[in-house]
Amino acid sequence: MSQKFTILGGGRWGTALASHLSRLGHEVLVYDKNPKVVESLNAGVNPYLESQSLERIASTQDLKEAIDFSQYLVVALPVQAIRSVLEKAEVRGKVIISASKGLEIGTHKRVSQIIEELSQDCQIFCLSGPSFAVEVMKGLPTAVVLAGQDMEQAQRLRELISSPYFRVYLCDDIVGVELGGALKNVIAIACGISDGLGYGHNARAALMTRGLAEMVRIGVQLGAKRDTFYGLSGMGDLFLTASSDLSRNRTFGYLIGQGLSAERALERIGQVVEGYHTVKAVKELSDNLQIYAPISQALYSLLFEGKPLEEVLKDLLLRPSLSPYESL
Ligand SMILES: NC(=O)C1=CN([C@@H]2O[C@H](COP(=O)(O)OP(=O)(O)OC[C@H]3O[C@@H](n4cnc5c(N)ncnc54)[C@H](O)[C@@H]3O)[C@@H](O)[C@H]2O)C=CC1
Ligand SMILES: O=C(CO)COP(=O)(O)O
Repeated sequence: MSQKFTILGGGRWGTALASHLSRLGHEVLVYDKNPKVVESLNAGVNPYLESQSLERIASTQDLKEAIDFSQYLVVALPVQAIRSVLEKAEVRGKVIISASKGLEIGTHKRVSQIIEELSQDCQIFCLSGPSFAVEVMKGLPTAVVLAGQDMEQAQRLRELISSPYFRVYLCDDIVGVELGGALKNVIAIACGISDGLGYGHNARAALMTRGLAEMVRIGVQLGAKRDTFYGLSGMGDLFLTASSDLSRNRTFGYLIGQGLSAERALERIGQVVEGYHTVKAVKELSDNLQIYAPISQALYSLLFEGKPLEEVLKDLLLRPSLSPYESL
């Protein structure tokens, strides 16, 4: 059955999801603050890849119009922008899907927690997993996971948003699914640095594996189920992001490994690099809760404390191993 969907954020992911939902026959309205994005979408031009055809997607800069448009709300904004947008909106009685991946700096909140704080009487779900926007836009096969508490509503949502090329699995562990999507970006940055330095495949595989162990340690301490991290939103998205040139997080790390400063690398990419902010939140969280997170801590000292890369690497590689936690 055709439904109306509002998408907050007309970036690459918001546009890909809007295009996917619109191809499924749903009526979609995209909200973005950038007039050029809004104009392009309304004209049926992909704002990010002009050579790629895109059906006309209704778009607006008017937040109230977007919120009033539908009962289903998809949040596809950069995580650090979500609070300021929702503070301006009156969101009540909606079914909300968070599609953003990261933690809020300062509060360390997951996206569903920010949404919960700033909305009333809403049912909140999280959509995550290995899903580059550009491939979803092309209709290439993709599998994602939809997490939430109300499994009946999740099932209804799955029926609305699935297609043979967009396979949706369900999960009742929203904490784990959100953290999987947020934390894999941090590890992808580390893998990018390793690749940028030319450290080779062995080093990247080691970082991915130890990085997954770090994600599990942090996640379990924060209330997630361990097994969730071995699914699409943990290991699945980590494989994708840490090993592909399409990833902004990996590319950010790669450029740093090649000698660029964090500021120059962010500038060069010119798109949201969620892991950069999430590193900060994870550092604070792991300090507060005394979670053993050597990779995230090393990235923090590199990105935010100005520690030279060689020293960071020496500390990481020479740190004593076989701590009781390392086998996790
Ligand atoms: N691009 C991808 O392949 C995927 C991205 N994601 C997640 O989706 C989220 C968004 O990422 P992208 O769409 O790729 O980012 P993007 O960098 O392509 O676009 C971000 C969009 O948000 C808009 N925006 C920023 N601040 C705003 C504000 N205050 N009010 C209104 N609009 C605002 C910008 O104008 C821009 O159009 C991130 O959390 C990312 O991790 C998740 C899965 C796949
Ligand atoms: O989350 C993503 C794919 O699942 C996108 O990753 P990047 O933000 O690193 O490009």
